[in-house]
Amino acid sequence: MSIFTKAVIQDTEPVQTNKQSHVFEISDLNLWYGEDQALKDINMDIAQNEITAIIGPSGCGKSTFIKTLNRMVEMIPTVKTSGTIKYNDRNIFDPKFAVEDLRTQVGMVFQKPNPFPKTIYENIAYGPKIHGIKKKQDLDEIVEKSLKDAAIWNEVKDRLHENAYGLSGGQQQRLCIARCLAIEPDVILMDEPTSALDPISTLKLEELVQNLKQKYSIVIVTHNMQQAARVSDKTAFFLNGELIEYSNTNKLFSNPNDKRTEDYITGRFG
Ligand SMILES: Nc1ncnc2c1ncn2[C@@H]1O[C@H](COP(=O)(O)OP(=O)(O)OP(=O)(O)O)[C@@H](O)[C@H]1O
Repeated sequence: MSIFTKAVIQDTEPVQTNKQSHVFEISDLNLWYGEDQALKDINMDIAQNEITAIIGPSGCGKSTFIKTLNRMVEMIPTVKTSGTIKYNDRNIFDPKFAVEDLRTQVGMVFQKPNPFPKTIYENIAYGPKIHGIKKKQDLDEIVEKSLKDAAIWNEVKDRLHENAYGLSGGQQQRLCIARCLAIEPDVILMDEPTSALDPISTLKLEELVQNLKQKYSIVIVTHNMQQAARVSDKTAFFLNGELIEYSNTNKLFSNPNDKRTEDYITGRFG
């Protein structure tokens, strides 16, 4: 049992085995930056314990979309939204849904690794401490478990009290994933998490992402179509703020329904 008090009530076990559970149900979502519309009538569900990839050319709204899922986009004052996003059956735009609770459940990993200028240990323990965990033994356990789950424990276990900036880029990104895991999210949003990494670190991170889906639901924005094809279960193709096509990854890449998807995946634009 979690040592965190879950602020959001989780779905009960699904009764119908062939009905897929969704963490997010997105209906008629529109988003504007001032007068400019960046997301247009998005309707899609995001499945539990799957990896959902968001692809599309630069400026099509991928980052805006995932930052809407944890309401991070609202940090920009000109942003307006309409429509609903249900997270486990609660509308995240409901004023009664505290944004801190949402972000505890829906963690995020960014394009560039962004560890705090602190030790490896402190990077992981920081979130749990803010959530009120004080006992050293509890924190030690969380630090070890999070680093193990993020597949970086063996590389850092003997240097936990060294500065995180001494790690390589790939290690820093896995540390950031461990930091995200330490507050026990339910969903992990990843905004181009490998774009700053070399090919070997990228493969390691992809392997990690695939292992994480046993416990978490993952939404990953990627510019790299091979990466989407390698790691994801479902893929959504965005163009000019619209969701053009959303289906099983194999289907989307082998037999897309829409000509625009086909043109994009075959490199005719973007
Ligand atoms: N802070 C902002 N203020 C105003 N417009 C913005 C802001 N952020 C993004 N936009 C605009 O919203 C649209 C979608 O941008 P977004 O960053 O979501 O696209 P993207 O698909 O993630 O692009 P990239 O692949 O280049 O990162 C673009 O037209 C962009 O210029």
